[in-house]
Amino acid sequence: MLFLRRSFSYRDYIRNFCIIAHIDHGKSTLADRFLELTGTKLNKSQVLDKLAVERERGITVRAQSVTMDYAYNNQKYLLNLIDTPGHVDFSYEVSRSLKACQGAILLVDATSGIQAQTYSTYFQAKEAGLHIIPAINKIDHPTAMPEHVADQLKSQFGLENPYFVSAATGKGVQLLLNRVIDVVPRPLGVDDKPFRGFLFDSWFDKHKGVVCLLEIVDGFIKKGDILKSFHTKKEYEIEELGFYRLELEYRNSLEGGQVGFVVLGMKETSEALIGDTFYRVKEGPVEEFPGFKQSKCMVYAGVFPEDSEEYDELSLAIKKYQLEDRSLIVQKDQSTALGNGYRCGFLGLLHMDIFQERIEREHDINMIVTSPSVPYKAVLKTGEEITVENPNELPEKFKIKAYLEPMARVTIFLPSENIGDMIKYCMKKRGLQEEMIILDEKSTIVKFLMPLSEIITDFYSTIKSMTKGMATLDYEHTEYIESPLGIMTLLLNGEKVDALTSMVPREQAYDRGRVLTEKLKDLLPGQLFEVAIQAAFNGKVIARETIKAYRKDVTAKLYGGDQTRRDKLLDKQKKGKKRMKMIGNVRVDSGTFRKLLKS
Ligand SMILES: Nc1nc2c(ncn2[C@@H]2O[C@H](COP(=O)(O)OP(=O)(O)OP(=O)(O)O)[C@@H](O)[C@H]2O)c(=O)[nH]1
Repeated sequence: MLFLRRSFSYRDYIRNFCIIAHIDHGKSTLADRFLELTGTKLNKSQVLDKLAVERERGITVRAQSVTMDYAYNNQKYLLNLIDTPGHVDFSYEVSRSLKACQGAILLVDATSGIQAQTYSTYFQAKEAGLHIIPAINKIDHPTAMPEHVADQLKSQFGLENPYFVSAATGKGVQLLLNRVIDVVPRPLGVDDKPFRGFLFDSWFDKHKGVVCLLEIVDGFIKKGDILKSFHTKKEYEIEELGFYRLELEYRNSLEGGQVGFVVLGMKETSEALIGDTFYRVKEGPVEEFPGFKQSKCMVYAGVFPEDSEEYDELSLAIKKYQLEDRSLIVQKDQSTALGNGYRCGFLGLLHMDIFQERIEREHDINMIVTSPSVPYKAVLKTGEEITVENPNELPEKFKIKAYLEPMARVTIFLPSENIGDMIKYCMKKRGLQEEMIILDEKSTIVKFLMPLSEIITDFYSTIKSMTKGMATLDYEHTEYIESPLGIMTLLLNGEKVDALTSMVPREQAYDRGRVLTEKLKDLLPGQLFEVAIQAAFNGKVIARETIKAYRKDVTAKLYGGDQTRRDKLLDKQKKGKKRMKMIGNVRVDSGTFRKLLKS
């Protein structure tokens, strides 16, 4: 048996590749064409985009890789199209997906040319050592400029002879797939070494639990083998394995170079660490695959039910969601203003939006999500460094020596005519310009090092409107640096509104304090007493607004007569009261927070 395995290697006829592209350049459409061409396609459109949220937004969030058969030059090949998530929130997963490939198709839209994400994914793929095949898509489109984009590819990346394709009509797609076989190297690894597998994706299946996608780098595995995770040290028996061809295709074994699914009886996706190394227990540990990291949450927010009576339902919904989402971090939280809830950690803003939309849609619960914040760090006078996930939990000010904040390297593509305004705006957002690349006479790419907290606000929508929708953005997380931050608190008649505490750079404190107090004055419902709204920075009041006392009698209009209407109105008011919270002696309804946090 061993001799047979040595004399013939499956990996000669396997190609593991991915498509990298800027959002909307046609990655899913091209993948669809490949599925069609190889007879893999089911009767669904864009099957690689799975979540409803993804479909609605037209973006790919989760990697979903697929195995296809393809006959070329009288030889049968096994093609593994490794799909990469298209958003920076999942950049670690992208880097692991790339590690499972030897080649990448760099797909660029012929109507818009190289964009921010084209730029960043190209360098990521190059760094991963992949063979890159340039392809220009949408050549059927009336405004396509394929030659111009070809010039860009040559001048920016030194890539020549791109493939001209239309994923929509199928033109050129077969030639492109043939090229993948011709130039993408066979998978690395050694057949007759002990098994070593690379976990690069997983998902949760209602019936099977966690399904892992593994690349069999060395050796082979079969059903019943006992595997061990390098990083969690947990052992599992292989219950089922096989190829993922949009449906599970069961096999008895997976051979070297193949990519397939493995069901290991894991109960929660958090056990399936992306980038983990697996080996067979009886053969003992193998060398781990380098570059393993635990994915880190870069955005934190409080999550509360709008109606405090829905707390139990919210808890259940979050628990259920967590089974499927390995990256979400959840801790119990309590706020005087918003009651019982949770403090959640997300990979980024998109991840947070997906969470919110799914909970609200699938469980019909209205939530209040507090303003997102990044994980700052505080260096204590003792030298200890702590991560600040919730600014309300910081130690007293006198114990803190300095604050650190996470930075991001931002790549912005934009029309050259907007470059002056863009630089001014990025500097206002505390950005440091690092590089400027002139793409052609019309477009430019600029790179800035910028605090992450500045990007997770309205940064993207502002640069979009500044450039009539032309700018595109990509960023990666980088290091922490020391920063002059402080704590901003909001007070209602002297009582702290904990849901609104935030970390703010000193230079922005006055502006933010003023805006917050003014907004809150507009939004607060009528009060029976005079209310002072104050913003304090590091304990010192820096802005103040006052609401005059006002008495509201909802039934005043209904003189005498109509008892039913009167009852109805009082009933409505009673329900409204349930949603009212008291902060000191001030009535605040949850709608106020919702509006304030949204604005
Ligand atoms: N005219 C034309 N339109 C295309 C072509 N390929 C894709 N499109 C359209 O371009 C839009 C984006 O295509 P997708 O395949 O969803 O783009 P994507 O790159 O997968 O986007 P993400 O999932 O966000 O990464 C869709 O409206 C497609 O119908 C093409 O060859 N020609």
